[in-house]
Amino acid sequence: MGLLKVLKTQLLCHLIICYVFLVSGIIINLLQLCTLPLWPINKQLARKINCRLGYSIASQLVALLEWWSGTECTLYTDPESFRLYGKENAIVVLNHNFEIDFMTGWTFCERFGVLGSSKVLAKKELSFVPVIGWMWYFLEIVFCKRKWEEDRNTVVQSLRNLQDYPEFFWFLLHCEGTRFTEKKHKISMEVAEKKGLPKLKYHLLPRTKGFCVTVQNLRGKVTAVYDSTLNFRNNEMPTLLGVLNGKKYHADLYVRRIPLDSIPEDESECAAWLHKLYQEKDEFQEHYRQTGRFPGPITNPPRRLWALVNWLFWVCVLVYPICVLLLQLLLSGSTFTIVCTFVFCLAVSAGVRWMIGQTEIDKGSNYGVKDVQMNNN
Ligand SMILES: CC/C=C\C/C=C\C/C=C\C/C=C\C/C=C\C/C=C\CCC(=O)SCCNC(=O)CCNC(=O)[C@H](O)C(C)(C)COP(=O)(O)OP(=O)(O)OC[C@H]1O[C@@H](n2cnc3c(N)ncnc32)[C@H](O)[C@@H]1OP(=O)(O)O
Ligand SMILES: CCCCCCCC/C=C\CCCCCCCC(=O)OC[C@@H](O)COP(=O)(O)O
Repeated sequence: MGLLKVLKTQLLCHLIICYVFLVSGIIINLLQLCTLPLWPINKQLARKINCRLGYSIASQLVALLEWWSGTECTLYTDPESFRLYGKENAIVVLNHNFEIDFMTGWTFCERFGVLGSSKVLAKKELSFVPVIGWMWYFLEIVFCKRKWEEDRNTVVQSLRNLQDYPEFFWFLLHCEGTRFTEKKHKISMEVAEKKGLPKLKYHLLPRTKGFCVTVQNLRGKVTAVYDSTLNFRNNEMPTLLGVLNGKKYHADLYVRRIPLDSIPEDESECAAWLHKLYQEKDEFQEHYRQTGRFPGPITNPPRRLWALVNWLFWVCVLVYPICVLLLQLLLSGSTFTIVCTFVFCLAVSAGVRWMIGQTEIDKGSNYGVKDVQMNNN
């Protein structure tokens, strides 16, 4: 057991995992590209194929979390709602505090069978991230520049396109718009004060436009909002590098199913509804801080084997050829070729490190800091 723990911290293992992710990801991106001619002929088939291809990429990160790091995911929700998860379209409203909340979200998607079709309102910058950003293009992910005047039309159009989506999907909204930092929290609470809204302790003030427009445009297609509040045990702040090193975390997710019909249609009422929801979420976080758990019964959805099987498949397909290639290179005796290969590997490692950097809060955007300063000027 101890040996396995040490093995998981070894650079060579990380290089192999990243190599498999990158190469399989690029192969899948190319396969997704091949589905382009199918879109005008049979759009629904093209979408279904892309869901399966997307699954093959996203589930590798799920496998890393579930099987490599052994992270546990506990769900607090009522059994009646539980029965509907994965069997309807839903809008998921989730707090945005953690570097791996996207992986945790994906893990719950996997457990309820909606991983390939899961959607998010994501910042535009993520569409340029190799593998994941490119995959998202084919999964009809909705991107925003976080500048409402520029986003309005594209976001509405992308949401409308989902009206005839052929698979059940969860549409994720981080209404805070950016990850929690002390600085962003302080500024957003100044905004709350100016607007006469109650202060939040654990959340940034939610941005309401994206939520209202999503509810408006997915009405009739989506049946519920899943109000989801995530936390990690022992005040842990998990990181992707921690997961890669095999560190085990314990995620707790509290989900309340709210029928979409109960959400006001009028925009200002809808915005007020969301502000109230975040005040409730804040209370749930306070409850967690005080008691170490969320309210409600625990129902643990089991991890499924598919993510692991998919990962092992790619490991088997890709590790042998790279070993043969490296051996042939070493045996070739050409210093130039060996140096070039070494430099190439270094460049690729730097690229993967940059991708991991996209998940790091320290390297996050100035959104929620800059705009207020500009508004104040
Ligand atoms: C059973 C299991 C259940 C659940 C399982 C959990 C999850 C699984 C589900 C799905 C998984 C799917 C995918 C997961 C994979 C990957 C996800 C990864 C990450 C991507 C996430 C992101 O990229 S987050 C960033 C992008 N997204 C968003 O920003 C969304 C939220 N934002 C909005 O909705 C915005 O409204 C907007 C982006 C549409 C537009 O933003 P903009 O800033 O231009 O305009 P706004 O009008 O909203 O803002 C101006 C108003 O805000 C006030 N203001 C100013 N400064 C601040 C401040 N600092 N804080 C708060 N408010 C501020 C300002 O005064 C304006 O007020 P008005 O009154 O005039 O509106
Ligand atoms: C199988 C294991 C492979 C290991 C190698 C992994 C390489 C990295 C993979 C993917 C990196 C890109 C993931 C993108 C998802 C990040 C989501 C996110 O949290 O974005 C932040 C955004 O909401 C708000 O940004 P800011 O807080 O405003 O800034």
